[in-house]
Amino acid sequence: MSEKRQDYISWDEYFMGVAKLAGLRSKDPNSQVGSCIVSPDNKILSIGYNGFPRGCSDDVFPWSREGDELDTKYFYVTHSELNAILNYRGGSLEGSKIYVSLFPCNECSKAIIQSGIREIIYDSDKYGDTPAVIASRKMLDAAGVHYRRYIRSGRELKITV
Ligand SMILES: Nc1nc(=O)n([C@H]2C[C@H](O)[C@@H](COP(=O)(O)O)O2)cc1CO
Ligand SMILES: [Zn+2]
Repeated sequence: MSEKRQDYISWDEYFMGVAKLAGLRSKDPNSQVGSCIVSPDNKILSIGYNGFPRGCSDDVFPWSREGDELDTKYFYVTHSELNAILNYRGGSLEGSKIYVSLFPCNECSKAIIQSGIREIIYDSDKYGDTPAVIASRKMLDAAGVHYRRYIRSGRELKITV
């Protein structure tokens, strides 16, 4: 009898992989962020990446980081986590977890808390010492939303599309 495959990907690799794959859809030249929301029994409920709201053209709205505030992306871009929450049309996200390639900002943490997501698994924390992320952790701690850093397996996943 043939044995089962041994090199299948773990749940964490699978969901973080899906989050990162979604991030590849982002048009942001600097940070491509992806999110994947997962039910307590490991079903994918929703996916998102950072981009401008529907109707706000990627070719018209600005992608710059600096300059006049109104000419930077920050007023306009929807973060991957919020997009994943808003993309979900199935009812409640209560008790779910979110895999995200970058630690959530304060605004996304508000949405995460209020939508009932109970755990965050993040990869990069490159803005961890900014006020937005410090405020974010404050709220998550107060609300009892757990967060843990994704432990990279270092495995390269190769798919041909
Ligand atoms: N958690 C996050 N999720 C996100 O989707 N973003 C998005 C907003 C911007 O499009 C981009 C950050 O741009 P930059 O400041 O690294 O050039 O990533 C940012 C954060 C950071 O908190
Ligand atoms: Zn955010």
